[in-house]
Amino acid sequence: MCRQISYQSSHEVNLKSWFRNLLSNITTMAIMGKRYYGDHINVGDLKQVSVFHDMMDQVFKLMHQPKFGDFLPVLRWFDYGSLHKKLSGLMKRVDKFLEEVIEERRRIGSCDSGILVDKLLALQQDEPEVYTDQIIKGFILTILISGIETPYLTLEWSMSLLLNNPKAMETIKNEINNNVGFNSLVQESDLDKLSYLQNVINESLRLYPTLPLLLSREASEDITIGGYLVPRGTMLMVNAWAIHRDPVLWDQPDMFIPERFYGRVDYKYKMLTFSVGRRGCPGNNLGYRILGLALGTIIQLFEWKKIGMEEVDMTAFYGLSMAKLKPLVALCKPRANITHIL
Ligand code: HEM
Repeated sequence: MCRQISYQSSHEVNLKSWFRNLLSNITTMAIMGKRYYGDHINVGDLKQVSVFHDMMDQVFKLMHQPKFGDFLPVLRWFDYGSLHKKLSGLMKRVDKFLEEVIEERRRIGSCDSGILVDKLLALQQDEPEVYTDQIIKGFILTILISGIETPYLTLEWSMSLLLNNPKAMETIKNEINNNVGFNSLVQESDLDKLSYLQNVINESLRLYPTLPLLLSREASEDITIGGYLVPRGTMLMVNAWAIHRDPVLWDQPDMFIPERFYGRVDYKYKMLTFSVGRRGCPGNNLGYRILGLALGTIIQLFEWKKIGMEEVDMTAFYGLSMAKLKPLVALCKPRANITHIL
């Protein structure tokens, strides 16, 4: 993807779709060993690719449709917004797609490929009653949904913050120049040396947690929290967004100040972007690496500017996840002394 834009001079890039396609490719490479966006698509896969694009568009669209029945259960009787009908139609298509993926990996996969579906199929040989096709399909779908959206939305928020704060962008660029140089791309092993980049990522995750209310819970028994009785069966939501902007916990909570994270470890207890506990995000470490490598690479290779004089609009659209209302488009120019390494 970087190679594609490195051939052009200064031009506009829709970073929202760029980040979404990147995260889709990373995730599907890990799960099924193939990409569904960009140049490296086999002609034989074109039909499957178009099904995948259409299916994922629908999955994310329906995920964000308000589910009023969750708050007022009586509405479920009327299938308000025909959500149930749409979801069951979509799930039939998703199921068919995932069955084809599993069959394909059964034909061509191998257990030492490092591909997730191959690993699961190998486990199925040993414990068929545990690793049924149904379980494997559920597993793939969970990773597809969780592994794509939250990181790509975070990348979009981070780049928007950096475009509005060019000094921070410059600091990252200098940090990469000094620690990585001009002869290789940022590698996973470089990330520990790029502390300012990590601070920017943390500050973006604090200001714009992509699941602002995490995933809702239900009290499994009567419990008292902070002096309030929460009866069994109550739906509970944690407002991570409000905790991240609480002036008791953070100085100038609404300001973008990446330096606040220098030498601090206590923020780990105040930030809930990945949630905590048994149902906390299992992709936490991978997420940090993806964010570091993606941001580091595009800042290393290109000069980025916002379009026009106005600040990038940071208005959010609140669904289950928090996306930017207006997709981020920015001006991109390849850096002359570096694109030779692509
Ligand atoms: C910026 C990146 C990411 C953010 C901000 C993020 C955030 C979250 C949050 C808030 C939850 C809900 C946890 C809860 O309510 O307790 C979650 C769940 C989950 N995430 Fe992530 N995530 C990210 C990246 C990833 C990646 C890269 C993967 C895997 C490839 C992943 C896989 C999952 C899975 C499987 C769950 C469901 C866990 C469960 O229900 O037990 N996430 N994530």
